[in-house]
Amino acid sequence: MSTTSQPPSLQVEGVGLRIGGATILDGVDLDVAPGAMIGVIGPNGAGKTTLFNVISGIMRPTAGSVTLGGTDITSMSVPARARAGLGRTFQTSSYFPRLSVRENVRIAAQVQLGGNYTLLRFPRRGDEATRRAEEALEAVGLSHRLDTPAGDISHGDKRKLEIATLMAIDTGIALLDEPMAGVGSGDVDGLVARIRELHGGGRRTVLMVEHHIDVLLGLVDMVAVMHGGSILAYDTPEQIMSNPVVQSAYLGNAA
Ligand SMILES: Nc1ncnc2c1ncn2[C@@H]1O[C@H](COP(=O)(O)OP(=O)(O)OP(=O)(O)O)[C@@H](O)[C@H]1O
Repeated sequence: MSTTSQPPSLQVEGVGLRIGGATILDGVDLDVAPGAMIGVIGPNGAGKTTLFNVISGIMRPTAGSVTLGGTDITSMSVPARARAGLGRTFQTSSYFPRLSVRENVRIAAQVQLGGNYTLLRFPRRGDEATRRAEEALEAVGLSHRLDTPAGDISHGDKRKLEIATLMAIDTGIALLDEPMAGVGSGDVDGLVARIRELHGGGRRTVLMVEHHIDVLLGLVDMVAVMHGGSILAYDTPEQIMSNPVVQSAYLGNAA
């Protein structure tokens, strides 16, 4: 599967977030090259999901800026960021449980293609949104579940469904928040393959929060380690593994 344009770079510069007197993010800098795959790790409460919320526009930072593909998106709305090619998944699976697997992906594609959330009961075969949905679902190995209600598929398949949704829309940059959370060990290899497929060897820029450190280190180009709302280290997996500060702050007592 391919995107229609080059993947964007992402620059997070001096991002801070204070809520009710508490500092949630503090001076976060992150420079992500176009087409890179980046892992974000850190202990519970380090600020990983909050950083994704700031990048995807769900939360507005109280300091600093976010630049996507050279455009300052700090004040851009969530829908505008989605139209700019920013897609994300959440820690908890998000889908319409009573719609079929195909319909879930098709609706996302349809909305991004300029349509609305109306779902005709018998969609015309071969329309663009359906074509994209079926192609993406084939890429993640869910062709045999097209007509199954999304609420009835396994947890691992729901994660694949989310990845298919990002593939079916023109996502230039994808944020995956714990894509392997709650997934059985038997499903991990399959999900890793799907994430590689989404990344497409650099056709998309991918950022991923993940607590499965061993799996993540084998996937990504660079790792950002967060601690107490700041970036403690940002380096290659090899350097991160041998960084004594990271070891003592996080890896030594990782879950
Ligand atoms: N809206 C909010 N209001 C107040 N505090 C918040 C808010 N959102 C997050 N926090 C706090 O900010 C800190 C960072 O939370 P965040 O969810 O970003 O951490 P995380 O690194 O993603 O953790 P986990 O690995 O457990 O998902 C936590 O202490 C959390 O309680």
